[in-house]
Amino acid sequence: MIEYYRDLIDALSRAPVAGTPLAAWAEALPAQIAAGLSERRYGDLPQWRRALAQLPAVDASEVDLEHGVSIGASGDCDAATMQNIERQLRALIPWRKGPYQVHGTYIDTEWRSDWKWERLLPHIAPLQGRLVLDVGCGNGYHGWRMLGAGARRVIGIDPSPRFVVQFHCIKHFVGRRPIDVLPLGIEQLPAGLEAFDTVFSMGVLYHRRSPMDHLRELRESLRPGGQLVLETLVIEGGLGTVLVPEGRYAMMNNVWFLPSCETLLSWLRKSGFRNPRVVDVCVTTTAEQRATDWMRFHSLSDFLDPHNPALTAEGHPAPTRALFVAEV
Ligand SMILES: Nc1ncnc2c1ncn2[C@@H]1O[C@H](C[S@+](CC[C@H]([NH3+])C(=O)[O-])CC(=O)[O-])[C@@H](O)[C@H]1O
Repeated sequence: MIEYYRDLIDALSRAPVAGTPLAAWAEALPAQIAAGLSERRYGDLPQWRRALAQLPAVDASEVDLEHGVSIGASGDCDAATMQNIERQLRALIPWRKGPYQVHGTYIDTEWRSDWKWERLLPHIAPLQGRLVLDVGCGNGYHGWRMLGAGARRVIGIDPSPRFVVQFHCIKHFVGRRPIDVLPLGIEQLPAGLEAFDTVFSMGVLYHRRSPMDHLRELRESLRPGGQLVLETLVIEGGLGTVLVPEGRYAMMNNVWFLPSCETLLSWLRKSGFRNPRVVDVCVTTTAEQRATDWMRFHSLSDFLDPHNPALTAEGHPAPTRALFVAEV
């Protein structure tokens, strides 16, 4: 699928970045993309790629990335084309991040990712003209909103090939724009890029076994003066409070560190970030994360204690997410 990334690789290799770590990364990218989308590693990938290849071409139409991610409108293509669009998009179920509107098909995703976007937008440096990295971007929903907010270029990274193909399905309809989702984990990002004006890490830190290394990797990817936007699960408590669930947390078995806000602020300072601050704290509701027709597995309501929704099924505090902003 390297052909999907030609624009990005060209942009990263060209002046004024020639000779920088960003340009060196462009050379490594084809091999990284091939490994991240290897059909030998991911058995379902051929089926997802077939769905992508079978998406019909629809004449360019209105695209709104500012108020949501909405492409065209219901009735702007014939009924058979609309049915085909829905059929191919459904081949990529589960859709977790969204929602999307694509020529009359409403992808009602597990998450109302637009709510998180609305919570954070008033608190971050305006994205106009900025080069942005979104770590753990899922299918790229927030990346589209970053572009809609004026970002010069958005690079998302996520190791899940299903989400990467979902992104390409949306891009198929939006058309050529300076946004990409690469099939990579943060650990594959070259050290010391110092390239991005804004770096987002949302919903990733608690999945990392070493949160301090994650913060270092994020800091090293930012240019001096750049801004970090970090969102993660937190617990109540003061400096030093942190929960490391021994077993699962809300049915997830890859959850490591859930700090209090004070604790994470001190980790950010220790990692070299300037002026870290908490801009939002929000208990996740079953209106924001729920099973839908496009994500039919269990969701938040199944992960909570049925007798006390303030607790997870394991008896931990129920998911509360905090948003942090800091500069380097
Ligand atoms: N090593 C890794 N490197 C990068 N990404 C990873 C890694 N491991 C897992 N992921 C990816 O991180 C994402 C976490 S979801 C947040 C999505 C979006 N940011 C959101 O804020 O809605 C969690 C949530 O739902 O909160 C998934 O897409 C993983 O594939």
